[in-house]
Amino acid sequence: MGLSIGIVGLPNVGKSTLFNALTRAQNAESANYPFCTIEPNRAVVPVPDLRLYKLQELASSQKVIHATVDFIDIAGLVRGASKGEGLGNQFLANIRECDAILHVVRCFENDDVIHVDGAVDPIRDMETIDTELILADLQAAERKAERLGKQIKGDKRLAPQMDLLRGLIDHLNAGRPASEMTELHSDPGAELRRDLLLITFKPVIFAMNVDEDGLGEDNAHVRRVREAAQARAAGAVKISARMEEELAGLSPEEAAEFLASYGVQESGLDLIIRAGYEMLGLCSYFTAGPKEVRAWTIRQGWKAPQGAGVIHTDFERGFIRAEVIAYEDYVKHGSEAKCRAAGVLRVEGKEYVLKDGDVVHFLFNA
Ligand SMILES: Nc1ncnc2c1ncn2[C@@H]1O[C@H](COP(=O)(O)OP(=O)(O)OP(=O)(O)O)[C@@H](O)[C@H]1O
Ligand SMILES: [Mg+2]
Repeated sequence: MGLSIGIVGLPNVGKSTLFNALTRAQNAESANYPFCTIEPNRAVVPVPDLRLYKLQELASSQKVIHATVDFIDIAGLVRGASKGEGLGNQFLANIRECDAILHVVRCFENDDVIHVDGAVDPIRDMETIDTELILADLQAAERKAERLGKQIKGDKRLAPQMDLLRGLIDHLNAGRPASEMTELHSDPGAELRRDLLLITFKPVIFAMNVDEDGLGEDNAHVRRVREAAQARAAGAVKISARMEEELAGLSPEEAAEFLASYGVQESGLDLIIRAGYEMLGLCSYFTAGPKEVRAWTIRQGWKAPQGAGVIHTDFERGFIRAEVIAYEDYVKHGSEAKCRAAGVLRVEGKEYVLKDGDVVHFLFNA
């Protein structure tokens, strides 16, 4: 399973600048990971993880394959997008399949960059976008209610589903995101969630786009967005999209130096990816051999067979056992053979819960 993140925001807030930086990061690594097909609005970006290089060195692997995150860029949403204003509405469908939403808000002043609503005001901008996303979900919910209304005549068992749907429509009509509707988080809500792919049910990370001056101390815009994000349990990451674009063209060493000159340690892209992993409860385990060292993305709490299924469905179906070495043990002892000799290679069964950093070898029946 990969992680996919849809980028939304008003026009001219820096979405494409950020997306270009992501695309350049993608191209820089494209030799190193499998899915190189690139759609114009999709960037497949490697998840930075230095542990992979350490394992490569120890296992003398030919190559490293990172886990990846898909980013999807859409045209800026404007007020009325859900009613067909602007280009945004037709693109909203593109982000329904995403796992999380990256909401870019403008937190930089610059008279040369026009703001569609006149002045820079990230809180007002957030509300504009939220409203459009809520309206898009409302449309989806109303269409579903129409279909369900017809089906229900032949099948009364659908009544609870309809009640839930009506509740959702009222909730969205009141201007509230689907994520705040308690009933939707329950088991009976699962079907509706799967069916409608509600945008406002997805976790949100705010990317607060500042200029270079804003990277040090938080400016007033950033402080307001941080507060608002906290109040609704959303993530918030301060970035400079323009600087990320420059960074993406540099070697890792040059990039580190460049960041340090602004007093920053980690690139905005890395912060965004990490925030996404955290919000969705994801982690990685590794496979390591002479051909390749590779990171695989799973959800925290997954058991070994389910995690094996990420590599191949046969691995899940025919799962026998897993040989597991914790990353720290692998590094400490230096090789699989030495780990085995030292007794830190564990043989685990179906009930084993995979941990971040496990180096795993699966045994299975084909
Ligand atoms: N951090 C930043 N600091 C200063 N200027 C920036 C920053 N990020 C973006 N810009 C500038 O803002 C302008 C708009 O950026 P961009 O084209 O990325 O917006 P967008 O959100 O993709 O707009 P649209 O929705 O119309 O596609 C560009 O001129 C860009 O250089
Ligand atoms: Mg754009």
